[in-house]
Amino acid sequence: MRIAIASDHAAIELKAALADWLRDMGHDVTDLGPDTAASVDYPDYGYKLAAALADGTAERGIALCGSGIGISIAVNRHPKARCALVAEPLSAALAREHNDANAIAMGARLIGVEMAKACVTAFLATEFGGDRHQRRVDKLTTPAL
Ligand SMILES: O=C(CO)[C@H](O)[C@H](O)[C@H](O)COP(=O)(O)O
Repeated sequence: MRIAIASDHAAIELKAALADWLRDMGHDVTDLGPDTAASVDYPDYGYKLAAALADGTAERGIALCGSGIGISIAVNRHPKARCALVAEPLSAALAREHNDANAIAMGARLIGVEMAKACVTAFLATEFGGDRHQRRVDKLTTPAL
């Protein structure tokens, strides 16, 4: 699967670990940065991830920052992004099954590598359920706000 991954400085180690692990499993991983631990701003990388999802570079996205909160907000600013902040695998699976999420966000200062891998595994393995969930997702893509 084509997977894009992006973070801020707080999550570069988790980003590298997940990118290596996903590549070892045969996925086509695009690392959108950053490449160093120098302090950066999570919106810049969240927007890159959303753009990669929107233009088809990636089928799925993984967004990481210290808490996962800031970068999830950034990714979700794009109308074609549905990014779920998760900290355990059931939420990652439900984000796919019910919400057709195309990205998950996680907090590198809150969860460990093995929990993050479990979340990614659930996220990648779960199909969208459609049916009543499609109606609700449609309302997200054409919001009545
Ligand atoms: O966006 C966040 C909080 O909602 C992330 O945790 C960031 O990684 C964090 O704010 C970065 O903080 P720092 O003190 O600049 O390392």
